[in-house]
Amino acid sequence: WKDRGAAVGVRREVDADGRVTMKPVKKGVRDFTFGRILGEGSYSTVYLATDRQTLREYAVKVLEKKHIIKEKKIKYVNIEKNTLNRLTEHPGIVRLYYTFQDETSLYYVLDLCTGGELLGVLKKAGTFDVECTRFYGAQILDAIDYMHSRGIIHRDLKPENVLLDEQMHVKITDFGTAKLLRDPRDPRPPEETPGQSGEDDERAASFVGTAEYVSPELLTEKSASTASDIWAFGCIIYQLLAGRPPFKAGTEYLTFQKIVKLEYEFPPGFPPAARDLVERCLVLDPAQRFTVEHIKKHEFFAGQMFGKELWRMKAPRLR
Ligand SMILES: NC(=O)c1nn(CC2CCNCC2)c2c1CCc1cnc(N=C3C=CCC=C3)nc1-2
Repeated sequence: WKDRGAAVGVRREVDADGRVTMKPVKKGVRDFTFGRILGEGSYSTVYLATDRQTLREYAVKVLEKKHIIKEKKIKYVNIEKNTLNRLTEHPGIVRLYYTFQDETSLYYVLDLCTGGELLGVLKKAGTFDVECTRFYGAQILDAIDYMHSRGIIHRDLKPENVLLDEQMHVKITDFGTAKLLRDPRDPRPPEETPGQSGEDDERAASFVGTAEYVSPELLTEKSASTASDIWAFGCIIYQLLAGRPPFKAGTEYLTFQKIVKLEYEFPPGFPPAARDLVERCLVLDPAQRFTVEHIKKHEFFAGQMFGKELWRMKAPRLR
């Protein structure tokens, strides 16, 4: 597990003859003060942490080496790190600054999102109005577009993984279950890109996202594609306006049944343009499902800017 990230500091050293040299140093766990836990995964814990030199706050994700080895999760860890290394310059994706390790753990130093989860904000508001849904939908779509352009499928998009920064702008996180397609920029032939060419069988066979947002093809053919993220996007747009996800039943199995039978309906008063958009994302056949380009041109996003302009917009007040 090669650490990533340039040397992130320098240390002044004086030798016996009084010669001063500035040594590049990598940060380590001692350079941080660890605060509260922000979240816990099956093999990671995410802490609020402060860089003791710069006093800048980060989210530091800590993975315990012996647990990863025991649970045979090394592939997941490398997939996440390779994914984060590819997704470096987009405002809508949590940024990995650098990694380091000590004898017991691996550490990822990531953007801190002080606004918490979009799910929490939605629960407080109950439902979003069209203006808020357009803004947050557009930011999530812009980030999905960038991920897909870099050959990354998230596979577990949901309002809990859509975080908010201090300007209440979107930051998508948790790429531990992402699927890496061949990097379109990587000139090497597929056989020479070890572990990058995509899915190994046991990961593909075993993985399913969170019940309410998982796409039908992932349940029936065990195959994920960029269209799987569009299905989740449709579920999120529905949930922002309705206050609940489209497919929710008493058990995971019953939820899966509703998904594969496309069993959902819209509450009265659901905005017609949003309804049309959701219906074109929640299509059972992934090949017939709307693409990012179709969605950007849809009536619901008429007049909505994407790209750099979108990320300069002030987040709308949540009513
Ligand atoms: N799995 C991760 O990579 C991850 N997990 N969290 C916390 C989770 C809490 C449950 N829902 C999903 C996120 C984070 C990250 C990335 C980096 C990251 C950056 N900032 C925050 N901030 C939070 C602030 C308040 C509540 C939750 C998270 N959280 C994270």
